[in-house]
This record gives sequence, C-alpha cells and structure tokens, in this order.
Amino acid sequence: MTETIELNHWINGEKVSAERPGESLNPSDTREVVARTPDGGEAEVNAAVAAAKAAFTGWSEASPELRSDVLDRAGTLVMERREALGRLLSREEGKTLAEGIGETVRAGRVLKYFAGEALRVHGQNLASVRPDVEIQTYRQAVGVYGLITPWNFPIAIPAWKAAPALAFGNTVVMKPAGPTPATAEALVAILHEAGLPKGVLNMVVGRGRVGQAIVDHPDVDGLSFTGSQGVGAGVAAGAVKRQARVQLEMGGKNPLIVLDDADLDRAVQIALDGSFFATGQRCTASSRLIVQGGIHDRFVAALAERVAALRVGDALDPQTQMGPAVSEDQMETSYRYIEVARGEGGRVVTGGQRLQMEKPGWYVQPTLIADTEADMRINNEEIFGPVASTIRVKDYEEALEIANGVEFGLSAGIVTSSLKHARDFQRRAKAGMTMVNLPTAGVDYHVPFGGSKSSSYGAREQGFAAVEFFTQTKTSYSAG
Ligand SMILES: NC(=O)C1=CN([C@@H]2O[C@H](COP(=O)(O)OP(=O)(O)OC[C@H]3O[C@@H](n4cnc5c(N)ncnc54)[C@H](OP(=O)(O)O)[C@@H]3O)[C@@H](O)[C@H]2O)C=CC1
Ligand SMILES: O=C(O)CCC(=O)C(=O)O
Repeated sequence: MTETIELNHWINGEKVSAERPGESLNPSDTREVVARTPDGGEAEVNAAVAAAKAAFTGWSEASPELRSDVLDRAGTLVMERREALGRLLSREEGKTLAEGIGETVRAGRVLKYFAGEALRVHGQNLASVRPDVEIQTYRQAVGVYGLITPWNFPIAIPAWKAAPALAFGNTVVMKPAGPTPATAEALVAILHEAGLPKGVLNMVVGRGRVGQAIVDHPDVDGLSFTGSQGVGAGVAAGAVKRQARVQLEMGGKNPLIVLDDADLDRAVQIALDGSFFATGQRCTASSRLIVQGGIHDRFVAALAERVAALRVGDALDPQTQMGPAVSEDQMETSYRYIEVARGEGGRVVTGGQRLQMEKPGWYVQPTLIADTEADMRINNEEIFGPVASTIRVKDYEEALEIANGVEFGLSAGIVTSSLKHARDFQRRAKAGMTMVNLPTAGVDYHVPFGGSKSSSYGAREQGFAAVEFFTQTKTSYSAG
C-alpha cells in the first residue's frame, strides 16, 4: 500500500486545508485510497476568484520573459519527475504506467511550448483607409479564466488549458475532476515551485458544484471545459448568459475506415491502439471500425486475436497492456453498452465478460463487437471504454457516409494505400482532426485540437490556436 495524500485547495498561493470527506481511489485496487479530498463550494470559489482577480494586473503587466521562465521551469520539473508523477497518475486514473509517464512528459512539453509562445505574442500594423492614420492590433490578456478539467488526462489537460492562459497573462481558477484531483494538484504545486506569483493560479477541489460556482461567478471572464456533452451544454449556457468567453471539448464517436487496399497488420495495429489503449477512455478513441467487404473477415479475425491477447491488469504492473476503467460508473457504462449491442443483434467476437481479478478493481474486458449496423445505439452513443464495433461496407463512399453520419465530429481515420481516397477523406470527413494510416487517438501538443458538430464549441485548443481563446484583440488608431 502507498501513502494516502491529504489534499488541499490552492488559493492565493497557499495550500488551504479543509475537512476531507471525499476520496480518490486506485481503480486497479479499490482498497487503496490515493487521496483524501476536500469538498469545496461557493465560499472557496469566491476566495479563489478574488485572488485571481487581484493578481491579474501584476501578472498581465509582467514581462513576458518572466511568464515564459516560470512555464519553462515548471516544464523541466514535470519532466524530471516523470516517474513519480506518472506513477501517481496511473494509481489515480488507471492508465498503464507507460501511458501515465507518457502523459506526464506531454504535460511537460506543453508547458515548455507555451513558455515559447509567451514571447511570440504579436499584432499587426495596417494602413488606414484615411490618410495620415495608422492602425495597430495588439493581443492582450482577458482576465480570470475558469478551467474545468476531466479525469481521463489528469495532468495533460490541466496543463494544456493552464499553460496558454498563464503564458498570455491571464489568471486562473481550476477545478480538477472528482476521480483525479491529486494528479492535477501535483501540477499546480510544481507551477508554484517554479515561481508563479501568489493568486495567479488557484485550484478548488470538490464535486460538480465547484464547477457550477466557477461558471456562475461574475468575475470569471472565460471558461474552458472538457468533459461530457450534458455538463458542457450547461457550462456554455451559463457563460453565454453573462457573456463570458467559452470553449468546450466534449465527446466523440470516432470512425476508423479500413479499405480493402489497406495493409492488414497495419490496420489491425492502428485499430488496436485507437480503440483500446488508455482503456478506450479518450475522446479521440476509435469506436466505430468501418470495414470494406474484401478485407472485413480477415480484419475482424486478426483484430479479435490481438484484443483477446491484451493483458488487462493493475496499471502499475509492467506486464499490463490495458489498465482498468477510472470508476465503477465508467466500468458499468461499458458493460451496459455491450448488452445494448447484443440486444441490437451485434455479435461479441471477443470480450464482453465480467473479469475476475486478483485485486478488487474496475476492470473491463476489452470487447470487439461485429455485425453491427450504422444506426444502432452502439454506433451513435459515446461509450468511453474499451469497446469497439465493426460495420461492414461495400465501398469507400458508403464508408464515408457512415463515418460522417453521427452527431459527433472530433477525429476520423482511414487506413488505405490509395492516395486518392486518403486525400478525398481529408477533405470530406466531417471532423476537426483527420488521420491517414494513423490511429484516431494520440495527437501532437503543438497544433490545434478540437472537433466539429457536437464534439466542440468555441475556439480551438492547443498549439498556435490557443492564443485566440486566451487573448483579446485591441485595435489602436493613431494620427501624427
Ligand atoms: N471529452 C473528453 O475528453 C471527456 C469526455 N467525457 C465524457 O463524459 C462522460 C462522463 O464523465 P464525467 O466525469 O461524469 O464527465 P463530466 O462532464 O461530469 O465531468 C467533467 C468535469 O466537469 C465537472 N462538472 C460536473 N458537473 C458540473 C457542473 N454542473 N458545472 C460545471 N462543472 C461540472 C466535473 O466535476 P466532477 O468530476 O467533480 O463531477 C469534471 O471536472 C464519459 O463517459 C465521457 O463520455 C468525460 C471525460 C472527458
Ligand atoms: O488522443 C489524444 O491524444 C487526446 C485525447 C483527449 O484529449 C481526450 O480524450 O480528452
């Protein structure tokens, strides 16, 4: 057993202790309490927002070099501590240690990327339509941002929301997800160790009502949210009501098309990675495998063999290839959808059984379901677990129509050796991100991230796109 963390809020640069009625558990062994957690509410949010508001002038007017240095140092610390942070992340979230360390490194890289971006904020000089008048545009910090983060990337998502907010001179109140607050807190602590001034970054730990209090607070100028569609819709409505900026990243029902001309082994590896790694708990996971008739049976047989061979187990066991679901709810959602698919006529090719493991945990058997139709619930509703279904199609056009035929549009992939189909897919796939001969999940940290349709709302996150959401443009006219 490892020591239980006694978690605190972070308000105005200080750890604020409180009663700790909550717990985050280790999904690999639910007897282990990873952290005991406070249950914040309106009072803590009010204090955190007041601290962030008070810190805004100093931070937004500080030299960009100072902001850059803090983020760069924090990135270095995160990467130096990748083993310990990755271990904490895997204990709290359930992804394998390799995935936990990988995500930690990604968070470190994000911090360093935005350390650079802090120095690259720029505007434009334009000629006026009037003689002797000049125009400049500037990007300026906005104010206090509320960041509401999910459990499935407990360090990378807090990093990719907080780093651009801070780089461009804003201050922050963050609410980490209920199941994974200790990992987010570790990031907040490192940013303070790296020299962040008091009040610039605050974190309130607690359940959804903390998020709601942030959404409703009149001094929060912008909201960035990643999570479910239902909660996202409420965040957007709350923001619009009081004219705050808002950005949402929500679900996906991401298609992976496999055409007859694909290399079979490559297609199987891409589907395995996209559908099952990180226990399928990625908004970019491939959950619909749309397979052309000529390769269909060979693909299903080969993928089923690989899925059945996946070693499911304790996230920290080096032999484990797939960890547990993050929570009992997420585990039950997967099993519920497997039954829904069976009821709709889907054929469970492998998986679908409750796992009897040595340790009590939220384990799900990775499951492949064949012979499904595009209009079934299994192919339209997000599961967010290690469950993928296959749909047989006759040709590329039918595949594309089915790929585009859902309410989501985050990531979409194709495996093919045809340049013509690959290029056509890049143009016509209704998704924010397209992948040719790559898994739908697993994206770079320095380029825009986001989807179309119901998957996303507002400006893109990450990379050079982040400046749009985390700054506002001022247009200045001057005459000599
Ligand atoms: N796009 C993505 O990457 C993600 C998608 N999801 C989808 O959502 C499903 C459910 O996951 P779940 O964790 O319940 O997602 P939620 O949308 O409930 O949680 C996301 C974040 O919002 C917070 N929150 C909850 N209620 C409110 C509220 N009223 N106002 C403001 N913030 C709030 C949560 O806090 P708390 O955790 O304390 O409730 C958490 O920090 C998954 O099965 C998946 O389909 C989930 C996570 C990530
Ligand atoms: O696939 C990725 O790398 C990112 C996925 C993601 O952002 C998410 O699941 O929330």
